[in-house]
Amino acid sequence: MTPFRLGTRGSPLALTQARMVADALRAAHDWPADAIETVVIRTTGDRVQDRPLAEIGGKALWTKELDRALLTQEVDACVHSMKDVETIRPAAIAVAAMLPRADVRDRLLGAESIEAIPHRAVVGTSSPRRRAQLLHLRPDLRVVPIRGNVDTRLAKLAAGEVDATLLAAAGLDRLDRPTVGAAIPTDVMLPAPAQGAVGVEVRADDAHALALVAAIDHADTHRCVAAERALLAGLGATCHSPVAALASLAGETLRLRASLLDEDGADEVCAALEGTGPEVGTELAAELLDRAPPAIRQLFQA
Ligand SMILES: NCc1[nH]cc(CCC(=O)O)c1CC(=O)O
Repeated sequence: MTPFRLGTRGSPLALTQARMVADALRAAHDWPADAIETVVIRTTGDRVQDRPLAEIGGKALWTKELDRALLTQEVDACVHSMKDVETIRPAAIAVAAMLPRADVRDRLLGAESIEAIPHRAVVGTSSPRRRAQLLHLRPDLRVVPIRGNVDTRLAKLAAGEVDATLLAAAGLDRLDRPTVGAAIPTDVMLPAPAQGAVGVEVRADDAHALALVAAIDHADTHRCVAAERALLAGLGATCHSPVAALASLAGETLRLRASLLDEDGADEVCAALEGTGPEVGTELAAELLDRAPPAIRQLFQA
């Protein structure tokens, strides 16, 4: 049997997530170890490490090369952090599965809590959302861009380049650092849409791959992330837009919470809405844009 080829980026986190997907596929189909071949694809985002992502082109940096490998049939499926996948995807590509979502929270490194960060301290983050949320809570802080993988960032913190930084708990946990940093409750800091979710994409016309991968889909995660992504689409959000959102399920009811901020966190609009599917995201986006002051609305393209 020819192996099923799984495309992934080459960062330690990406490789771990690809291994999780490969393990799930092997378990679901009772496949031997060599039934899956992992193909590492280098992306622009991996090459350019010295500038903020938003500046060099945003989310497509992580997906463009993987999309090409998928569409040219170099691989049969691609593994992504759903947080890094653009809102609008090529019609020829479909999300076939999501793994069960990990811890959705951000973790703060360098202080026990956001209140405990020293006055006027320097916090490293290149995320417009984290920057705006931090400044909203602590206008005294100085936020500076920081990039690189988890190890690089921990080294910059240890070297005193920054006093504190924020990282996704999901990434730290998957890289076996479950004790690093303090988790920020979601009612203090709502995470990025799709944070903690790993997705697997296939060619939309490849019914065979679609069926194989759909066998590992975690339906609740998929529903929640689809609603969060519908919100982003409704907002016309880009990688520059400070937006936070989190969906949760209570039985069949899907509850979506979201927040939009301006770049410096001076203004924030929050809202929540319940429903059953991705239309909740579309409706909540309209409500938020309607209520947003001009300083926030101008950051969205809708
Ligand atoms: N933007 C980079 C990125 N993409 C996914 C994760 C972590 C894993 C996840 O959220 O699923 C991270 C690192 C971070 O934000 O700290």
